[in-house]
Amino acid sequence: MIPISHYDPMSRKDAILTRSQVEGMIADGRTIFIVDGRVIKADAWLRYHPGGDKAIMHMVGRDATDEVTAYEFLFDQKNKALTELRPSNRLHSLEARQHMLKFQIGRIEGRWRNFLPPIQGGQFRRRSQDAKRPQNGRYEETSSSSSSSLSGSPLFDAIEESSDFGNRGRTPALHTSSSISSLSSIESPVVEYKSKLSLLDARTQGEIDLDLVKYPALDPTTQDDIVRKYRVLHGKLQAEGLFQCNYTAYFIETCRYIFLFGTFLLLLHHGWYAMSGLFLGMCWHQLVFTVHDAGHMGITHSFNIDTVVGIMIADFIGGLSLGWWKRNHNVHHIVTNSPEHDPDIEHMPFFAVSHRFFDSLRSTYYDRIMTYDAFAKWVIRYQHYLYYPILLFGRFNLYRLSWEYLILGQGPKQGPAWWHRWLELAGQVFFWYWFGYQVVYRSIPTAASRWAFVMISHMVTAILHAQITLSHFAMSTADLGVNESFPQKMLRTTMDVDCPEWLDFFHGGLQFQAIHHLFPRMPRHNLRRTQKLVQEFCKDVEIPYALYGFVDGNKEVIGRLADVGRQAAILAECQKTIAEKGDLGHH
Ligand code: HEM
Repeated sequence: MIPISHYDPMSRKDAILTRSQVEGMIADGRTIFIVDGRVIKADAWLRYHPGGDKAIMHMVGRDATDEVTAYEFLFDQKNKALTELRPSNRLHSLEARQHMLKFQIGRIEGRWRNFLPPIQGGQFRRRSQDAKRPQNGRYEETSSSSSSSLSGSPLFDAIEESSDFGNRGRTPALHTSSSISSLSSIESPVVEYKSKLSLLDARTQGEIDLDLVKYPALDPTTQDDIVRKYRVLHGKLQAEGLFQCNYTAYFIETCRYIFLFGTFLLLLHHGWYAMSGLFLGMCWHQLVFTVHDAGHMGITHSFNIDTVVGIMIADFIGGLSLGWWKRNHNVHHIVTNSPEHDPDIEHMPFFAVSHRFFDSLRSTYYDRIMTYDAFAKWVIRYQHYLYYPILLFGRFNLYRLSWEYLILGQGPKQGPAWWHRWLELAGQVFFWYWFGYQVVYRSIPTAASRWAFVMISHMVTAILHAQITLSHFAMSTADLGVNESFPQKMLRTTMDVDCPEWLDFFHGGLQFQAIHHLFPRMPRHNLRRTQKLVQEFCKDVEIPYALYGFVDGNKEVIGRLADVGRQAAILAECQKTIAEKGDLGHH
């Protein structure tokens, strides 16, 4: 007799879902992504997620395996060889990964072809009636999709596969500026200027074309090979212990922090206010690197311990919000250098790293239009001259963003990160008490020396802002679409800075941004050792590895800003002339 358990239908979580079924659910507003062949529906979890809702929203319809998982090799002691490759708990803790399984609603078969997520403009077809509950481990197809009677069937999926009929959104194609196209109704006197304007559109396509030539092809075989080798590399790094924290290195960092902070206090005590501000600024500059590590859970890899370390430094000592930074930074790591989605390159009206910002793009991170208004039109023309002066005020802007985040409660209010906001608010009170009241108000006697102290301490940290922008501002902002693999995208949009080893402390790990983007949880003191392995990987998969000296990197950034500034000037000139000559034409 067959045991009764053998009659049980396959668990609902193991039901095989087709691509069109997943599409239908996303069209109905569900938050669905794929991890390790499992279909995860995260609707109920979105507002509790410690990584922020936007990080998940950029993964909807996509295979998020490489973004949410890290890999490790098992080491066969007997044969002294690397054996099985399996997911590790480095990126999401074991508990988080187990928690994720609670949201599993099915599985997929074979290779997943990514959709463009709704937040990025992807369009999804609704199914007129959704599939029934699974029977025998497979959802029954009962009705047609609203757009095709074959939808949901294997045949339909096959047609989609060959025709790329799936979800439509903005594909890597010529991007036509609304402001430019609206001018096309104006006639002949302005033909010359219109041809100049069309050059701007050609540049967008030009950047995409250049990337398509410089980087490996986007076909599944090539990209799958890159992903496979990237996972193997990840496993090798794990096996070599490169994800283990180097606590001795942190001890040395701590000595440096104590020296800088102690010198600041000493000079303050002796009335050398300007010099004292300089040392406080240098101390903040250095401390931020440890906040960056902690924010990535790259020190102890414990979510709670690293978060507390980060909040203590960022909020209590620096007056900035770790929560704001994490929310911002997690998105930056997922949609690096995308003008519409990456907050790290969205600095309108002060900087535009692509002429696409002239279109008054909508930021999905800030949920607002980044208006290319009269002020922006003027500033962007001179942005290469204004770059360093504006960076001097960067830290003041960080206060604004931190308070906005904490006061408006933009972080998760429930779930594992519910307490962060309260600890951060306590940190803000503490900071303004010791810095604002005790140091600036009580210890410094005159308004002039207070002003000098505050300005110097804050402006010194401009170096950090230059270091942050350096890795991305000069790199590609082109969107190569959903078929590009995670490692290729990271290496295409990020560059490293070459510096002697003794200067590593000064750059705080930010000089290895490309490596950091590939392995965000890797402790910064191991990045240099990893560089060689990444270079070998790049050579193997034929992805160019961008490496510049600090000065050359700065020149690249200034060159890019000047280039976009020139385009802004051309656009302004054309618009003016078209308006004048167009008017004349009418009269
Ligand atoms: C239902 C699905 C998910 C669950 C249950 C989940 C759960 C968690 C949990 C519990 C943490 C805290 C750290 C830990 O304990 O490991 C976390 C952090 C994080 N998650 Fe997720 N997650 C999910 C999906 C995603 C997705 C799709 C992404 C996008 C790539 C993502 C990105 C992150 C990031 C970047 C962090 C770090 C947060 C920080 O330290 O600020 N997660 N997640």
